[in-house]
Amino acid sequence: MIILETRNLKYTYPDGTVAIQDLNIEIMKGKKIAFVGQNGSGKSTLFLLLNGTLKPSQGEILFRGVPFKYDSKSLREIRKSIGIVFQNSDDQIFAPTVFQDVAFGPSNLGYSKEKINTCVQLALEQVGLSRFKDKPPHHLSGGQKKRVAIAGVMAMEPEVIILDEPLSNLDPVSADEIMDLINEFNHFGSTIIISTHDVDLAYRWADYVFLMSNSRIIGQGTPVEVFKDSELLKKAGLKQPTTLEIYHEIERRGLAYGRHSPKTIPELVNTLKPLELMWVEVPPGVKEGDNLNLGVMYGEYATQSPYEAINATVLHIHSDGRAVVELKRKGIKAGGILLYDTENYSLPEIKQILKKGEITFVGAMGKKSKILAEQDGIQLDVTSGVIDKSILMALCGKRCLILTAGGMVDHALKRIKEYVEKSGIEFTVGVVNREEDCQWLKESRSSPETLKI
Ligand SMILES: Nc1ncnc2c1ncn2[C@@H]1O[C@H](COP(=O)(O)OP(=O)(O)OP(=O)(O)O)[C@@H](O)[C@H]1O
Repeated sequence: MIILETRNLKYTYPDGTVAIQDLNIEIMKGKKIAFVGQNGSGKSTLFLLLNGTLKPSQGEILFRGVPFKYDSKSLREIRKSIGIVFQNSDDQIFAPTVFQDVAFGPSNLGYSKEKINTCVQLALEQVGLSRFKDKPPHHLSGGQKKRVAIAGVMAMEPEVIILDEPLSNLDPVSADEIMDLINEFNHFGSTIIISTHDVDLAYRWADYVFLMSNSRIIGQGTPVEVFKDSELLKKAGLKQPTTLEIYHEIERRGLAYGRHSPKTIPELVNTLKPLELMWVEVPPGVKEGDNLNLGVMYGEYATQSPYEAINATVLHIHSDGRAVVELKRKGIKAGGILLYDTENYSLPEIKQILKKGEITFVGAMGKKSKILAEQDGIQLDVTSGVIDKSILMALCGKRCLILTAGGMVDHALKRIKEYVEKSGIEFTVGVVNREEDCQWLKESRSSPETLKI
């Protein structure tokens, strides 16, 4: 239901300043409405028009569908139904005591003494000022004066409460208290209209926002609709609410999950993708959206399994060439490297090892071993850089067999052992046909993953 409406409203001050023009708005009952605009955009003038303090130069205002009339009886009715709290409480508070000040409105409405007493006491209770009722209002703090002004309006039990810059000059705690109070009135059915240049407040609080600029309404809608339109905000000389600004940056960098317009800090935090992010150097030519392979992680860097293959999607490339990437982890099981001393060569034994050991990668080091393999038809996957390639294959989960002889066996074993110790990545390693090396395996590894041969 529309409770307040203006049609072609215009107001010109006696000095010729046009403060309101072409103003057509509809305000729905029970809603929280914010008029947002720069200094001098016309908010206060509009509010004075909306409670009948000023009379339009042109156009009309309707309350519950009935046009305002400006005789004193009609004006009293309007002010009873539509209360206004001025920006500066000193403009509103003038009686010798808090009680008398709050009683001013109800007395003007011609209420009986008992009714005045009841509604003033109730209003003072609601704003938490009962104990100050006999104090002179000018001895109160700014926040307390604001409460007195609100109580004065409350005491008339208006359907609509208009508050011009309700939080100006208030410290953050007092501001929160005033907003709690306002929200309580709204909860019990009052329509609340505020003016503010605080975009953050309007964005998180209002049900509906009117954007004012140069005496006109230049935009209106839900806070999300109004505040996402940065061009419109620029026109009104305003900036985006901080939470929305941070969110758009998060979204631009590809870090937002789903589509949101967070209004509070917890909502903002919830928009972050549940992802693992990392800054990495990217080679030239890599684009946002590309996939990179970052290798294998283990130890403190592996979060889900002892070894993880890390792929990454590039989300955002910074101007310095570094990029934010989203990690995609894949748990891998390290394989193993078996060495076979070809001094004690036996083809049936090798065939059995290849089969039962589930060997998928075979290499040979040294001329003798290569010749043996060739003669007996053992297919070699690698014949140079055998140790390093085997380590890589073991890291990828493969089981490798290296055929080599004599001192080369010890050399290979030492290299692999060093790698295992330095890297912290444990994979099975040993000489299959030499007893003492298997012994070394048992001693040096806490939980050896032995090949079942
Ligand atoms: N009594 C007056 N006589 C002449 N011009 C006035 C008077 N009061 C306000 N104005 C002018 O009317 C225009 C709108 O002023 P208004 O106070 O309504 O703006 P506002 O949006 O409430 O500003 P603020 O955010 O600073 O309170 C401004 O140009 C202002 O200078």
